[in-house]
Amino acid sequence: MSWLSDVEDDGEYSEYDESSVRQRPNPKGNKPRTKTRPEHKDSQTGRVYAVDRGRFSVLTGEGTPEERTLTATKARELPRGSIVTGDFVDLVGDTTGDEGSLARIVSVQERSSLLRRSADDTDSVERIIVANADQMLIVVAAANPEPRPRLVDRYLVAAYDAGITPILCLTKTDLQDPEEFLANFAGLELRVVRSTSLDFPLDELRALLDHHTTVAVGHSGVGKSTLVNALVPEAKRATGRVNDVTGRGRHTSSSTVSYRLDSGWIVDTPGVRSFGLGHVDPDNILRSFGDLARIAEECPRGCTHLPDAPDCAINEAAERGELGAIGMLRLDSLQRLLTTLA
Ligand SMILES: Nc1nc2c(ncn2[C@@H]2O[C@H](COP(=O)(O)OP(=O)(O)OP(=O)(O)O)[C@@H](O)[C@H]2O)c(=O)[nH]1
Ligand SMILES: [Zn+2]
Repeated sequence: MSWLSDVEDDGEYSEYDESSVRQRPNPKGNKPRTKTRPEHKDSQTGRVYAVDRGRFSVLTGEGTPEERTLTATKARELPRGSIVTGDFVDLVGDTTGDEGSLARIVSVQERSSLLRRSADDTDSVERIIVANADQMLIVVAAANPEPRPRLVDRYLVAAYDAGITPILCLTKTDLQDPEEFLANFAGLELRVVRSTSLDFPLDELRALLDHHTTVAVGHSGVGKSTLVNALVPEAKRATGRVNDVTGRGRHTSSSTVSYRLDSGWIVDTPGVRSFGLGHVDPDNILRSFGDLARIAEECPRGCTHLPDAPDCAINEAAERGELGAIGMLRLDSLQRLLTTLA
């Protein structure tokens, strides 16, 4: 079975549930909670940059003289799994960040985006990979391992569904010219970066990542860690293993972590091996193809926009030759992505 169907549970939470998180007694915390409870006074805001077995690493006072990192637990009233890497949270308790101190996350702020996956395509239960990312760096090797367009399609679908701008990064271009592979994506408004570890395009990448929160995704062995290390040397991610040595159920060393760039953040997702799309709404894919979405307004209700869809306005425009060469490539990409979901 390919890694794509490798169903993996979220080890982050499964082995560390509420019962094992001992909360300190809180005399003020016994009031019944309502949905519109007042905001905690004196709470601090922070960014969750790593999650490990019920412990959250949080950066607070970002960019100010008070900037510091904290370790925090989740307040009991927040549901399990409700805080993910990239979240902005409100903290109370010991927010000094001193050795051994523990703060408590009492609420999660509204998210600007959510990158999700389901365990497989038939599973509508979603798991959140990262919150508040606005870009996705899709890392694919030009060779070793061989690039697979269908896999990139899956990442694109997830990005478009989440409203995150995809960027395609082709690594190992010293081994193979990627142009033939890239022809698969010719119709997309997709920024492409070509990279080799012999000569990293660091300036180009930094310019693209500046002022953004970018989630990096890619199949094991494509050189994603090598790339993240080059961008963030202190990341010190383990490199050199093409095979996954982390056994099922042991994901603590492979959790999603955000790294700070000069300006902006890159989120590495080593634990994400499967990318089920069971939760994705096809309308979100169409929305990412603005030109075709406008034509689709004339489609019959419930139109699939696939080649066999009766009276599909996009297909009819294509038949009348109104889409042009690029439009035809885009229609082909759209239909391929929609087929991924069908
Ligand atoms: N020839 C060549 N090899 C590369 C390049 N980038 C990375 N590699 C090699 O590819 C192998 C895998 O690189 P990693 O950075 O560990 O790949 P990864 O995607 O992080 O894989 P995991 O650690 O399994 O998640 C290593 O042996 C790297 O030295 C490149 O641009 N060219
Ligand atoms: Zn249609």
